[in-house]
Amino acid sequence: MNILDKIVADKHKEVGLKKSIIPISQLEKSVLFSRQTVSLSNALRNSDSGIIAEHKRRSPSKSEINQSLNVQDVARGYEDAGVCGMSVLTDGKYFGGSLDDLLLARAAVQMPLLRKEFIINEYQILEARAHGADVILLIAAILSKEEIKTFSELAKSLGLDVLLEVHNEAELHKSIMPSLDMLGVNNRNLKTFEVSLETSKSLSSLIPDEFVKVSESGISSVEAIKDLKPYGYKGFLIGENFMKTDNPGENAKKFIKQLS
Ligand SMILES: O=C(O)c1ccccc1NCC(=O)[C@H](O)[C@H](O)COP(=O)(O)O
Repeated sequence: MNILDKIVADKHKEVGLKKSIIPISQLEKSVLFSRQTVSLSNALRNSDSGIIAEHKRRSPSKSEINQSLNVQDVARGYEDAGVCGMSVLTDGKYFGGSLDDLLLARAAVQMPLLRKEFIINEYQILEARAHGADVILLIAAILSKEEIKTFSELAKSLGLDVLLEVHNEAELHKSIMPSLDMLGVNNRNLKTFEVSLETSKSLSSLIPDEFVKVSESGISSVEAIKDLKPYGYKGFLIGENFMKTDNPGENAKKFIKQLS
């Protein structure tokens, strides 16, 4: 079994258990449910840098990245650096994240927040909204076309932006539909961990212009972004490169300065 299949199998067990502990009616009572969301896709359209900075403590490909930082300090640092939005990993077992991280980040900053999660059912989308997210990630590799449609339409009805992630042409063809805002090309093969920016380059011309194009993973230099921009990318999701330092916000600030 590859790592992605393992993560998804664990996610089915985890969400099944949680649903019986916190029913949807309870989630909908969150004060954050009525909060006005902010659009990441609009922020990216209007930005020169297009940076989406991630909070990532560890990962299956790199194990430890940074366990010592306070998520609110990281969030404030990223916002101060001028990023367009922040991605908050909420998976506990493989990434060391939690929904509390999302709540804490929400309390600290105003910028768009992405719930970075392996979404396999509607419950997690309501959970995202109830914990202050503005955007959800849907991963084409783990969802059917029908699921992508149902989940993205639910997200839109809740005021959330949708970032749909693909890694190859077949996933892209399966996924294109009007209820998506952003199409993200993951440069990391989630089954083998191999990373290549060529993935973003080769898929770019297949993404219709109405979607904001986002390049995800393995971006560690300003040069990489300068190289990807001519392919139409407006968003760049960066995790490890910022999080591996003691001060991710400061690192993001220097990065953005070098871009302009
Ligand atoms: O990062 C991993 O090792 C990973 C493994 C399996 C599934 C997902 C994984 N990462 C999620 C992400 O998409 C990245 O955290 C995100 O794109 C940032 O990537 P990076 O800048 O390379 O940290």
